[in-house]
Amino acid sequence: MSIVLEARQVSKSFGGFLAVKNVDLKVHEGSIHALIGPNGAGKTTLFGLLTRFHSTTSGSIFLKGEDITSKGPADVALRGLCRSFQISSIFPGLTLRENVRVALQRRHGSSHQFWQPSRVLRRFDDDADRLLDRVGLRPLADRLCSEVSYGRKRALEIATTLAMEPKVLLLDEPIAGMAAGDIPMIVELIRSVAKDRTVVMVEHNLSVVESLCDRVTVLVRGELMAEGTYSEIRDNPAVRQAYIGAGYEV
Ligand SMILES: Nc1ncnc2c1ncn2[C@@H]1O[C@H](COP(=O)(O)OP(=O)(O)OP(=O)(O)O)[C@@H](O)[C@H]1O
Repeated sequence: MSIVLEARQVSKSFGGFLAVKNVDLKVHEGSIHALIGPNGAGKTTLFGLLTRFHSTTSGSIFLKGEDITSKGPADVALRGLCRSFQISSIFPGLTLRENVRVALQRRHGSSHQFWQPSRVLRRFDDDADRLLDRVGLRPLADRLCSEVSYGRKRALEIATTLAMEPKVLLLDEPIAGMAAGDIPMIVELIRSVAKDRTVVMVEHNLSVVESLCDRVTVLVRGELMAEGTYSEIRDNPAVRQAYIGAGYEV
């Protein structure tokens, strides 16, 4: 299996504090790869480095073999590496369809053209409906985003990210804060969108990681502690100790 995304010895320092230290990461094409670790381990920072929202202090990032270390987030998104935009970038006063339409306009470089006649904007509606269908939200297309459940907002967030046509999709804690009843819906959605792309996810819920992920990378205090299948990771004494030491049940 080929490597689609790779970090080589990446580090990130915030004002002298090393949040990520010399981390190596290889993500196989077509896999679902989890980044796990106790709070403050550097998972979100590593995500920011991979997607170029953070500059690296040292080390290199490669996407499909191309060095993207000096590229910006918009550039790598156009190359197919996209992170979910989080609910904060969803517009509560717009309908679900309009939210996806804005994301499609962003993809096509016309999101700032608010002055366009609505009939021109509507050309995106068919694509928006297809994406809503993909995440099970098509029946709610005309509902205001503010009116739907948190779980559905997270599904919408995935739809708006799919609008960027990612080949590698990075999801930051996709089930965080979600009601238990909504979790199976998002788990199935991630499994489904991963059929034709690579997914990298930061996730605290280890049973979700176990059921979804082919590979797991464990970060502890900014450093790579272990990498392997979920069962290899689960049985690794150093990983268990790091989690127990941080107050987790394993
Ligand atoms: N912009 C920043 N400025 C200063 N320190 C930061 C910044 N971002 C993160 N850190 C620090 O870097 C360390 C790693 O943070 P990060 O958010 O990457 O961890 P995490 O593994 O994602 O944690 P969590 O699971 O709690 O979200 C933490 O000690 C955090 O306080």
